[in-house]
Amino acid sequence: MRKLVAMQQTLGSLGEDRVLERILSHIDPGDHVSVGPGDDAAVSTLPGPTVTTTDMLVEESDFLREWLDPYRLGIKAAAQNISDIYAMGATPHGLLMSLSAPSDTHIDVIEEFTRGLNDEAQRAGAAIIGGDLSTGGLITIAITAVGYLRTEPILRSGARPNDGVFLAGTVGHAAAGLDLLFAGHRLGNSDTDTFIETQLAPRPDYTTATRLPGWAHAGIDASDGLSGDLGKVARKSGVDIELDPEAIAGLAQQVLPAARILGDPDLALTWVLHGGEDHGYLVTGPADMAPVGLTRIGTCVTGTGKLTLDGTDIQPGAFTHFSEAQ
Ligand SMILES: Nc1ncnc2c1ncn2[C@@H]1O[C@H](COP(=O)(O)OP(=O)(O)OP(=O)(O)O)[C@@H](O)[C@H]1O
Ligand SMILES: Cc1ncc(C[n+]2csc(CCOP(=O)(O)O)c2C)c(N)n1
Ligand SMILES: [Mg+2]
Repeated sequence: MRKLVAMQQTLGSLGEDRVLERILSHIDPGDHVSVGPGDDAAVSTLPGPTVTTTDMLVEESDFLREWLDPYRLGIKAAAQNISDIYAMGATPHGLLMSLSAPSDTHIDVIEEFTRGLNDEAQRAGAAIIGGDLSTGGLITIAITAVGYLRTEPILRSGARPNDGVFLAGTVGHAAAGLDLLFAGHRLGNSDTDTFIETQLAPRPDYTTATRLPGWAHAGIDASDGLSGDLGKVARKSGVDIELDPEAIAGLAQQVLPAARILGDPDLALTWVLHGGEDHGYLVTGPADMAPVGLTRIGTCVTGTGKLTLDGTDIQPGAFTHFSEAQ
């Protein structure tokens, strides 16, 4: 009998209304939300200009079913959106969660996903304010994050010559985790856990991110990789960015153990320069007044939008969707 009950707990057997009830049972109400999930739309009063962003997670493109960990996927779905709000110098307020999954998906997957999403939203002081459900062949998640500004936004175009270039958080760990997962490694091994954990459930440094407004001239969250993302800052700002070889070597050192496990130490630098999904913050600003929590990794100089390391141009090698080269 117990087995029968367990077998019935699919989205298809429960139906949309009961699935929604289960989802809502894991959502904490937001302090500043007038109307949360349950009506036609959410109602909030934001104390400053609104900042909105959206980011998807799609099975096969962003994660594989064989390493699906729904709680961690919830964290990742929240983090990759909240991270863009902080990258603008804004404060997270709410998340909208749209989710499509096959009807034979067990309800536990959706409940665990919601718990992860809710917990990560709470870590950033935000609440889940609504969403939508649908059904389809692959698990597809689209999150919209809403935040607000207390100061001017931090743009990709604001870097100035003589700015220091800094990192909050990590780069390359999630890419190391991805290659470890592809090679068959899973959580449960102290040598590789930190990297796989960052791939499955990145935890951006929100505390340092809150110190950036008012100081940072430019910023971006490193989702696509340092080469691509810092390259965008250089191009949009019309400055050259010279990476500090020692700082980059220090970052590569952090992921070297994973590269050794995979039998190719050169992977370490590749992950650091081109790996995405850690959602570290890459920011520029006056070097002598940098807030705590930042690591100096380079300098902005007068130029035309190049990113260089040891005098060599670094071309974007970051992940892009629709690329037939992948
Ligand atoms: N389908 C779309 N319609 C309109 N604007 C889009 C669309 N896709 C992307 N954009 C816009 O293009 C810009 C870059 O999008 P992208 O998803 O690469 O964001 P990102 O911050 O660089 O990366 P990430 O989302 O991984 O942090 C954003 O301003 C985004 O709103
Ligand atoms: C199965 C699988 N294949 C590849 C990747 C790597 N990956 C997916 S999206 C992305 C960059 C950010 O994308 P976006 O700009 O959409 O936020 C990266 C590096 C993965 N996580 N899982
Ligand atoms: Mg971004």
